[in-house]
Amino acid sequence: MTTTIITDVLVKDIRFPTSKTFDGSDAMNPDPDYSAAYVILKTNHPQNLEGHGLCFTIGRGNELCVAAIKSLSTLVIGKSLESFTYDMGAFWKMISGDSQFRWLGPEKGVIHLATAAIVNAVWDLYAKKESKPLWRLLSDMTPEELVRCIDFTYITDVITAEEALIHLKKLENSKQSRIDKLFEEGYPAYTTSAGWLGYSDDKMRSLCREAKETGFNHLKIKVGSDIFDDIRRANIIREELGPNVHLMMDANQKWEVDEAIHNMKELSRFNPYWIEEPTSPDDILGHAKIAKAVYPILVATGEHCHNRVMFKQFLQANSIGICQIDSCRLGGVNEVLSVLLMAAKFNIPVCPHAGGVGLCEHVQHLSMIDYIAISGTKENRIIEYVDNLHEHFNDPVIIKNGSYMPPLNPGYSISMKEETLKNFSFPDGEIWN
Ligand SMILES: C[C@H](O)[C@@H](O)CC(=O)C(=O)O
Ligand SMILES: [Mg+2]
Repeated sequence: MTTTIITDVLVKDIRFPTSKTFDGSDAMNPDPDYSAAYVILKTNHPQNLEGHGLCFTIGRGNELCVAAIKSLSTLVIGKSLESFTYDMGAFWKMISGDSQFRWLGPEKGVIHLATAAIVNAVWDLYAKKESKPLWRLLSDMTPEELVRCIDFTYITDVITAEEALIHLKKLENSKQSRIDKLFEEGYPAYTTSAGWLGYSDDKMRSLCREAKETGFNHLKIKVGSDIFDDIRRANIIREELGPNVHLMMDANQKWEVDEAIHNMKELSRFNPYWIEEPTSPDDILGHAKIAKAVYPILVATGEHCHNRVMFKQFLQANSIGICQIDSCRLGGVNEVLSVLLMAAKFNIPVCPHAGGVGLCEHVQHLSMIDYIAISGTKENRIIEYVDNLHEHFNDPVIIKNGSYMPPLNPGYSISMKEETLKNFSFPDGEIWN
């Protein structure tokens, strides 16, 4: 067997001027430029295999992630892929637990975003080396192998490696039937594309119609600007969608705890399925108070939940009815697996966050492995879909009838096209001049 040495790490600052069209806008983030700190692991592999990964930001500050990735890359350059894949849990601990870098987090902020980019790039390389899409690489693992990918540090009071193994073994023999179902039906999605806050009423109406016509049964809108405007916009959306389409609302952290409760009482007439990020993403007990007060509307959060320990507490405190893992905010695939396991234990559906560039491409793999091997169900689970920037990827997501279809190409579907990496490079790319 040849040894694949990581010979170099290239890091790029890629930005898309999405603020010009208000794509991705919400009450807290009115002018996002969807951006990626983008990593390429170069190798000595005879077929020039590369591992690609990224972390997502919304523009200014992307250069901080680039710098952090460059610093962390010293931990992988000159090492072999096989020395990592031999024990992926140990690899994750090495990257996230470096005795000096760790001070910058630990496991949060810019350093953890950089961890995600590098960890995901290693998984991409691993899957490409095995000629499998990532979800398939993971679903072909035995329960023992999957458990070995996870760092259980700080979560053993909720789940241990032994308990995880017992759980995964129960689902092992039926994995193939769920893989067959994925190929038949795909994995259901919801769209956020109609509901960005900066869109005009006319644009919102026509995108709602389009979403319905293309098979989406669930749609998310942004709230949190001004309650009267939220009510006005929700009215328009319900007019277009009718009563049967599921409607989700996202406040992007705009409200105080009591304000969230008050506003959701007002908005409950539109029958929302969930309220997302009603308040500060760090306020675990605040979320619990809101969840209790607004039930049966569910509280969802996770796109700013930076590590497994935070998720553990959200679950322990009954703070969330929906767990929204983020592929590039948690420290990559390994940490995501630990959260999927905890969510399965608490019987809380995982509906990943994907509003960003490349996040849809990532999370489809994660929901699929959740279904195949971890929760074993698609019930009440939907993956976010945003109709932005997919044309920049070599292996973009495929949506049919409102569902994600399983990706077939080797890797983590995250490689951007060469010309995109050139033209959208910040600040020198053609687009920025
Ligand atoms: C700034 C991002 O577009 C954010 O609004 C995404 C988000 O909250 C979501 O997709 O959910
Ligand atoms: Mg959100």
